[in-house]
Amino acid sequence: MARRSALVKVILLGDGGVGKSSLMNRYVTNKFDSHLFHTIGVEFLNKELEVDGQQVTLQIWDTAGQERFRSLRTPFYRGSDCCLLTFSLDDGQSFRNLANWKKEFTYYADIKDPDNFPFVLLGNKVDVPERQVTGEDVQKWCRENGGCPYFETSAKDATNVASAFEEAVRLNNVEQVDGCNYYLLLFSFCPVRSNGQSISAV
Ligand SMILES: Nc1nc2c(ncn2[C@@H]2O[C@H](COP(=O)(O)OP(=O)(O)OP(=O)(O)O)[C@@H](O)[C@H]2O)c(=O)[nH]1
Ligand SMILES: [Mg+2]
Repeated sequence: MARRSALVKVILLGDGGVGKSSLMNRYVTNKFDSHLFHTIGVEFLNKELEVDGQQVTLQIWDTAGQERFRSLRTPFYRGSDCCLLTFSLDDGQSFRNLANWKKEFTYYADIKDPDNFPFVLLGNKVDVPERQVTGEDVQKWCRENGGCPYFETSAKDATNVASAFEEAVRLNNVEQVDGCNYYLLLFSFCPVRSNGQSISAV
């Protein structure tokens, strides 16, 4: 029988600067900031979806990709229902680092059977013309990693952003994502951004 969860926790992982926060903000608030500051620790936003006549809360956890924040993000991996591994199509190194991100997640989330855990791969910044990662490279990676779904996204122009998050819901056996009412819940492990500004509301 299909497992249904009223709360679906998805976590965004990937190198600093690939666009994780921008993807979350685009999906939940439909806004894009071209001068976003690096995330410190973790933040999450909730979005309520009506799925097949049932309310589902999609809880999106956005983590700091910079290495110096590793110890602040890893405690929040446990309990994730889906992991969105994110790289930037104009940054080949962020693609090559995916294996490390998967390994870090699997270890700290204590995933017993990684081959059957729902990972989704996001190649962000598809709007940028200078591309460093080919479709063949990505398809090979997906084949070698359990055939995980792949989306080329742009937080800037909203390409495929909703589809990617909705796939995370579908992988938890919740189908037919209909209308979306969202509400906002913001949590910050460290309530300051790297420029010293306080985080208030998005
Ligand atoms: N052109 C383009 N720029 C983007 C896109 N997504 C994010 N950016 C920009 O890339 C920069 C980094 O985006 P963030 O969302 O802060 O990246 P991040 O992955 O959250 O980075 P950390 O918080 O350090 O882990 C910002 O200047 C964004 O405006 C996109 O799809 N297209
Ligand atoms: Mg961020």
